[in-house]
This record gives sequence, structure tokens and C-alpha cells, in this order.
Amino acid sequence: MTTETVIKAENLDLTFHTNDGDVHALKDINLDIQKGDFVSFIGPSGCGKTTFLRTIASLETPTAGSVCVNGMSAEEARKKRAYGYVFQAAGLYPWRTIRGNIRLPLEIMGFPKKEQEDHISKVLDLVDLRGFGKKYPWQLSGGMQQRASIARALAFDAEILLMDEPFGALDEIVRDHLNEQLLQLWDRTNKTICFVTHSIPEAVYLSTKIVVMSPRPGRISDVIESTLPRERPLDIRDTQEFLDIAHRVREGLRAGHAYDE
Ligand SMILES: Nc1ncnc2c1ncn2[C@@H]1O[C@H](COP(=O)(O)OP(=O)(O)OP(=O)(O)O)[C@@H](O)[C@H]1O
Repeated sequence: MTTETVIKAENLDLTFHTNDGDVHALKDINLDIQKGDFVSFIGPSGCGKTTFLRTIASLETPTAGSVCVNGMSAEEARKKRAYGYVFQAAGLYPWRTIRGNIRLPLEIMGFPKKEQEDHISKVLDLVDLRGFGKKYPWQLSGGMQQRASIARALAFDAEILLMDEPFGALDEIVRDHLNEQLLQLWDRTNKTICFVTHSIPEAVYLSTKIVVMSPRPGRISDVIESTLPRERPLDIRDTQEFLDIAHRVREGLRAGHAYDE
């Protein structure tokens, strides 16, 4: 099988200059992400997960080193709409219906009307929200709102999906369900997904590659290639293989903390 690198970070360093002094958020980040990978970033609060995602999306500028997306600079890739971004909060506009919210990026990008409606119907199907397009966000549960926000990020068919702790605020049962749905969606669309999480089981369940980060300054302490099969029923979490990977993630997180002391 041939692999194609879609995101490449080389010697990436990022320092924020603030009134209280410098914050060294990312140090020496080197990472290759292949097309179709599902990559989770896990690490303690403040280790730079969001900053790294925002750098891939060209919302932050590295102090040194580079990030390439689809062979372009992150900035060029942003202009070409190479990715959809899903935030921790669904961030839907309350005065727009679900269809209206998903239509917004398509309007901004100047898609013809007919195409807009076709895209909206397609992504509503993908996230299992057919029939809810005319509802307003407040008429949907938190999990459904988060699915609508994923649909909005998918609407213009970007190949890369950047997701910053999209299910962090949801209860465990809803989160399990959304994890299953997200895996199915990934399998059907073959998108490349970068996913930030604090949850070890979530990272292990979803990912083909788990990037463990450690804080001050944010570095990669381990990259784990998952050996789990692509098809993953929820009860795979009870298998020894799953527990072994989770153990390695935990060890990576511990090692990062020890460095701190
Ligand atoms: N715009 C900014 N200006 C100054 N410092 C910042 C800025 N954004 C982030 N930081 C700092 O950079 C470090 C990394 O932050 P970041 O939000 O990327 O971490 P994180 O791993 O995503 O944390 P969390 O898990 O809590 O979301 C933190 O120390 C944070 O305070």
C-alpha cells in the first residue's frame, strides 16, 4: 500500500510572547501524518495540543521550523480550504437552522445554490441528522449539536478534519455513541483526522496513531502506531490488545510528567 504524507511538521517551535514573559508552547515537533490516518493528540493541560492543531490550520505562526499540508505551506492550505475545523463547543449560530449553519461556509465560498443544498443533504446523512435540518440548534441535544458542527466542517469536502476535543463536554454514553459514529464516518469518507483529547480510552479506540505530548515546553514524548483492526466495535476496549496500547499511552504521559519535576 502506498502512503501519502498530508501533514508534515519539521523542527517546529513556537513561543508566545506575552506581557508576563515568554511561553514556550511547542518544542522540536517532528511528525508525519499520512492520508487516511486518524491521529489523536493526548497530553496534560497546557502541553500545546490546541496550539499544534492551530498551527496546522495556520491560525498560529511557528517561531521556527515548518508545517506542510498537502505539500503546501499551512497558510496556502488554509486559503485552499484543505481542512474543516471542529471546536470543543459546537459553536452553531442560534438564529440559523441546522441547514443554515452548515450552509454558511458554502455561502462564504460561493458555492452555487443547488450545490449548497446537495452538500448539506449529504453531510446531514453522514452524521445521521437527516430530518433535523430545519431545527434550530437549541432544539437539539448537545451530542446532536456536536454532530451538526462536524457536518458543517465536512460540508465543503475538505480532506482533513481538525477536531479539538469535540466530545469533551458530553456524558460518557453520548460520547461512546459519537466515537462509534465518527469511526464509521472516517471509514466511509477516508478523511485524515487530527483529534485532540484528554481521554486515553477515546484516543486508543479512535486512532491509527496516538501522539503523546508532554508539557513545558510541549514536546512529543511518544508516537504509537495502533495495531487494532480498522473495524472496532465498542467492546474492543475490553481486549488485552486495547489495554496494552492504553498502558503504553499512560506510561508516555507519566514519563512526560517525570521530566517536569
Ligand atoms: N495566544 C496565546 N498567548 C499566550 N500563551 C498562549 C496562547 N495560547 C496558548 N498559550 C499557552 O501555550 C501553552 C499551550 O496551550 P494549549 O492551549 O495549546 O495547550 P493544550 O494542551 O491544548 O491545553 P488544554 O488541554 O488545557 O486545552 C499553555 O501554557 C497556554 O497557556
